[in-house]
Amino acid sequence: MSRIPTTVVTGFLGAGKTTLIRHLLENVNGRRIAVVVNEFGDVGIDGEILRGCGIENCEDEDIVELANGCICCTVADDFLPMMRKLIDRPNPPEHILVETSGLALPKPLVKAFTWPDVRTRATVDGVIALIDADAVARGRFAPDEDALAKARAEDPTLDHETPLEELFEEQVACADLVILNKTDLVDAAGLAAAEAAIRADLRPGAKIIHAAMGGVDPSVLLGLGVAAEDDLNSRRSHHDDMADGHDHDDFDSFVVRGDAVAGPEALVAALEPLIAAHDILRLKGVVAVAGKPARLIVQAVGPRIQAYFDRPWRDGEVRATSLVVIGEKGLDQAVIAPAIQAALA
Ligand SMILES: Nc1nc2c(ncn2[C@@H]2O[C@H](COP(=O)(O)OP(=O)(O)OP(=O)(O)O)[C@@H](O)[C@H]2O)c(=O)[nH]1
Repeated sequence: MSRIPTTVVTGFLGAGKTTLIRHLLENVNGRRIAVVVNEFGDVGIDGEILRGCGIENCEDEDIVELANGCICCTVADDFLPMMRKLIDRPNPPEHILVETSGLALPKPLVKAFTWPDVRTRATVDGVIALIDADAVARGRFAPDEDALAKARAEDPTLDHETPLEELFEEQVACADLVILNKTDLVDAAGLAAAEAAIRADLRPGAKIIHAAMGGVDPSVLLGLGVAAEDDLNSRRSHHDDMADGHDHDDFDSFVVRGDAVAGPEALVAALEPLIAAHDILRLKGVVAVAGKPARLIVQAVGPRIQAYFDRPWRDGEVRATSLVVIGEKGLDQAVIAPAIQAALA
């Protein structure tokens, strides 16, 4: 029996994973692809966005959401049973794409493909890491040298990497192919700086390509034929010694809900200073706009906010707003949630 090739798409929060997958689905020319989407946080926005695209040949049942936390920590409980279900379909997919949460470690997922009943029927075609070239060029994942020196002086035994740096390195170090995405937001110097920042973490032989809005030909991404599950040792991880993956206590997330807002511009203008003031890493969600038949998708990655109408509300669908907010531990929900509520009013 041939094994179903599965591509693992990793990358930090907001790097462009869903955008890449959407582009792939639009360009695979009728190939039957199933997408497994995992998100950090209680509300699944990515699955909603993909389903909202209306791509031909992409049925709702082909987008499977895995909630309940980060996929890397719930492999046995969630991911494996779901893979078995997908594989056992009477008409199984020809290819599977797994979009990990932006905070997930890819290696535990790759390891899941060594489980006997999955190993015989699916294989990791390749691990693709999406990188936000703009964020990397601006030093978001680089160590803060001053803080590092201070921490070293205070306690030389401390683990000096921030959770952000660690995740970033781990995602790059597991990849067969790295996509430096968002090239439209950087100049040549920025792109070179981003590339230099990831080189040290790359696995030998891993390739780097450049893209904007995930615009890469599917033939470049699919069919790598790497069988990454057979090559786990070359995928360095900070967490190899831990029995059960890692925990996500370094990050916080909560959801803010509300009714219809007056308009996108006012909402974006109100969110901008909030995001900057509270160092919100990621904010995304579905927004109802008064008098508009379509729902608004709001996306913020660091300081950049995007808002666009994606599809009309369906009959019977509750026209409400829900926004997921993600940041590093200590995110001040008691202050931020009411402030976002006020922006929604
Ligand atoms: N300018 C620019 N924006 C991009 C590009 N790729 C993605 N984006 C935007 O970045 C935001 C996040 O994109 P997503 O595709 O949702 O990112 P993600 O990695 O799936 O996000 P999480 O699932 O939350 O980790 C959206 O507003 C996208 O439109 C790009 O190449 N250039």
